This record gives sequence, C-alpha cells and structure tokens, in this order.
Amino acid sequence: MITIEALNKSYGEHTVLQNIHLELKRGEVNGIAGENGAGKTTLFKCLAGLKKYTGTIRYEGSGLLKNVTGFLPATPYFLSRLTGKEYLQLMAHARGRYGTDIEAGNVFDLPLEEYAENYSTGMQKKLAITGLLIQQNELFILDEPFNGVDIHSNIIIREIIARLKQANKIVVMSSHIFSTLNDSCDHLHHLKEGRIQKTVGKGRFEEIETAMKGEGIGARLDQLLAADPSATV
Ligand SMILES: Nc1ncnc2c1ncn2[C@@H]1O[C@H](COP(=O)(O)OP(=O)(O)OP(=O)(O)O)[C@@H](O)[C@H]1O
Repeated sequence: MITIEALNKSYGEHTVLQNIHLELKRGEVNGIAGENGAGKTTLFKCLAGLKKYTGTIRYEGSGLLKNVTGFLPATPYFLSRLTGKEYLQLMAHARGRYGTDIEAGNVFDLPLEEYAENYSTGMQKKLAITGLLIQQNELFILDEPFNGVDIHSNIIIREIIARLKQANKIVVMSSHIFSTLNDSCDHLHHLKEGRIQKTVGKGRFEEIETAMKGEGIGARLDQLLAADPSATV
C-alpha cells in the first residue's frame, strides 16, 4: 500500500496541492478526475518522485518506491535517434533486466526498428506503456493513458489496466473521459483547485461527474452565443 499524508505542493507563491490524503492499495485502481489545471499531473509527479513536496508518501513494500514506479506522462518524450527497441532496452536495463525478450514484450506490435520520435502520438503512448510493463513495476501512474490512442488500443489499454489489477499492482490514473474511469477504476477522487473534494467507490462515480458538469460554462456560453439581432457582419 502507498499512503499519502498531508501532501502540499507549491510553485513559488502558487499553491497547487493542499493537504492531500490518499491510500493506494494493491489490486486497486484509483482514478483522479479534475478540470484542466486542478493538479493531477503535479500529484503524479510528486508520487513518482519527480517533484519536491511537503508531507509524506509511505510505501509498504520492499525497496524504494521510485525503483518500482512506472510513470506514463500525458505526453511521453523520447530522445532523438532512439529506436523503439533501444528505448525498451533502455527501460529494461534501468531496472537491471538485461535478458528481457524485447520482441516478446512488444504487445502492441510496434515497428521497433523505427525511431521512436517518428512514431505517431498513439504509437508513442503505446511504446511508453510497453516500457513500463517490461520494467515489471509495482506502481503504475497513468496520466491520461487513453489520450490519442485509437479504439483498438483503447481496448488493449483497458485490458492492461485490468490485468495490472489482477496482478495485485497499484494503479493510479487520470482521465477526462468518464466512461474509461467507470470501466477501469475502483475508487474515484475529485481533485479541485488542489484539494480532494470527494472520494467515491465504484457505482457512485456519477456523483463526481454531475458535480464536474455543474462547474461547466453553460450560462456564459449561452450569453456568448445569444443572437444579437442588431449585429452585422
Ligand atoms: N513547473 C511548473 N511551474 C509553475 N506552475 C506549474 C508548473 N507545473 C504546473 N504548474 C501549475 O500547477 C497547476 C496544476 O497543473 P497540473 O499540470 O498539475 O494540472 P492538471 O490537473 O494535470 O491539468 P490538465 O488536466 O490540463 O493536464 C496549474 O495551475 C499549472 O499552471
């Protein structure tokens, strides 16, 4: 289990995360829902050890959390002139897994001899996910895993998340698409202005969806789109 207690994060004067408490258990998928700028990515970066923060992140497992953490950024980045195969080898070697069968791990059938920087957006996401699987991490942080992937890959990623859960891994993910959160998550946390506003279990996710819809721009949009008969083009 991972326990996050009283986590705070600021960029200068700007407080981005305030007093975050979360329990991430093995075999469970936790979803974080929130508007643009709510702090989801910042929370993930703190959890992945990529950002400094105040508060505590405790991991009840062997070794350091950072050595068993796989972080899928919303937009994966690849060094230039690195083939897909070399990237996966690099990821495996980073965990000391030198004998990894890269071809066998190529679950998305990616063109591994091509440069990763030339892959399409969806292919880059698939390559990054493959890298995390090859590493055999314990914690999977998936920031917008479905963004930019086609329908077939969407199904595969959903299956991967389900399999990670079965394999007793700890999974935390974000998505702006409620149906994917519904399919994949056991718990959903509503992050708003850097605070967890509400946490609900499976079957009650629509409570958060409704709350987020209520924050929409409906009235202002109505005003903006209201026809002005005196206006001329
Ligand atoms: N490196 C940084 N320096 C300063 N401010 C930052 C930095 N990174 C993020 N922020 C600010 O922190 C806040 C939260 O950003 P974050 O990227 O965590 O939001 P998010 O919920 O992931 O948004 P989105 O859904 O758009 O990806 C925003 O106001 C953003 O401008």
